[in-house]
Amino acid sequence: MFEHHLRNASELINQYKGTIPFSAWIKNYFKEHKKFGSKDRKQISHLCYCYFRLGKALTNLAVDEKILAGLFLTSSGSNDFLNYFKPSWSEQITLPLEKKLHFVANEFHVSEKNIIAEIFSWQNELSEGIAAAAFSKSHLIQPDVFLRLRPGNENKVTSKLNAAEIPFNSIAPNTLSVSSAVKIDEAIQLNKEAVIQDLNSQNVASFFKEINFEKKIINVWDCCAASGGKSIMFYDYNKNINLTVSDIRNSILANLHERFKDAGIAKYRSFVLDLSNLNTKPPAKNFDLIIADVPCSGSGTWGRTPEQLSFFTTEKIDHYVKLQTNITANVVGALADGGYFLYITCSVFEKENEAAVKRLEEKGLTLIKRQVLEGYDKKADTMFAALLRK
Ligand SMILES: C[S@@+](CC[C@H](N)C(=O)[O-])C[C@H]1O[C@@H](n2cnc3c(N)ncnc32)[C@H](O)[C@@H]1O
Repeated sequence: MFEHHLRNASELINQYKGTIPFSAWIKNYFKEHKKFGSKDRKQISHLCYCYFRLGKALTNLAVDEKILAGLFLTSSGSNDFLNYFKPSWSEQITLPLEKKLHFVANEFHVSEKNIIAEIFSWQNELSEGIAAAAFSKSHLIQPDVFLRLRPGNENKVTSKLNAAEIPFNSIAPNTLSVSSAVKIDEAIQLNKEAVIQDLNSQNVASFFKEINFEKKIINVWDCCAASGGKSIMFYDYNKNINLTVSDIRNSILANLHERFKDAGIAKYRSFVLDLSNLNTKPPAKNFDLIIADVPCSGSGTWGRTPEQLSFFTTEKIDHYVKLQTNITANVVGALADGGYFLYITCSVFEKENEAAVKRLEEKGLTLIKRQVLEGYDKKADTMFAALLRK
């Protein structure tokens, strides 16, 4: 059986061309190939992810060897599969990652430094302050799932998790992490009591404290709202808002309507808008706060989609920069005098982060605060946020 699984995983890796996320691709594959039982599906997809977590490192190895190297580096406990193929590696499984990298480098006569540099191979593009080696190595670890407990629900959620015997880690008074395998929606009322939101997406809330207005009700536009994660978080911080949301995708706004209903947000305006089109008119011109959580490479989140380490191409950075430049140029004109602009990405690339802030400053905005929100040492996404003012 182990041999079958390894062969199947190698075949799937060879067939996958990166056109859609691997999670969707492999789901379709298994739908079309009914012979795989649920245990097979789980094991085969795990092996594929172990391979992808190594990015462009060890590409000279045969696919099945690279899968085994990935499995060794990403596992911390005894593993029957590895025991079967590589008993001598299996004996080293509990060593710290540093030592295991050293072991693999010796085994394949390559430099340990190269392995690390080739996992995430855009080291020269990184934003200021990101520790390149630590960031690269973090892709070998599956990130956690984080919950943001909504105000007033903190005790209720922890009691429900305890009652359902779901283990969790308390990260902050309103933040928990749970394993990605947990079916959290069976234990709590998602969006009403807590939202699934990455730790650093939650940490963007630290920027809200810098926003000061004399007036009671402020006009807020979440201009790339998706299903409304940032809007719900801002609403939990300050309910005295006139909220406008927009996104280019109608389908994602349909999710937002459902989530807002669960979250108790009833009063808001929503629009489908392509803001990269310079002819698109903003819904109003007097926003006190625009939240621009722009489309980006997502390079701070590739711990969750490690196939990107192999399939992302450098030219795509420029594609996103152009999109971000157009979107921000289009929306800053809708700020009221003294209005705030909160620019957010889940990218680690300087061109999408600090360089974007520079462009906004050239448009006359004043930078109040900017920060890379590092997640690579916390099993979380790495994000970037900047608050500017007109
Ligand atoms: C990073 S996501 C936003 C996440 C969201 N703010 C949250 O907290 O859940 C970026 C969003 O921008 C939208 N988008 C992409 N291109 C766009 C465009 N040209 N105009 C407006 N929105 C766009 C995408 O559909 C996507 O939902």
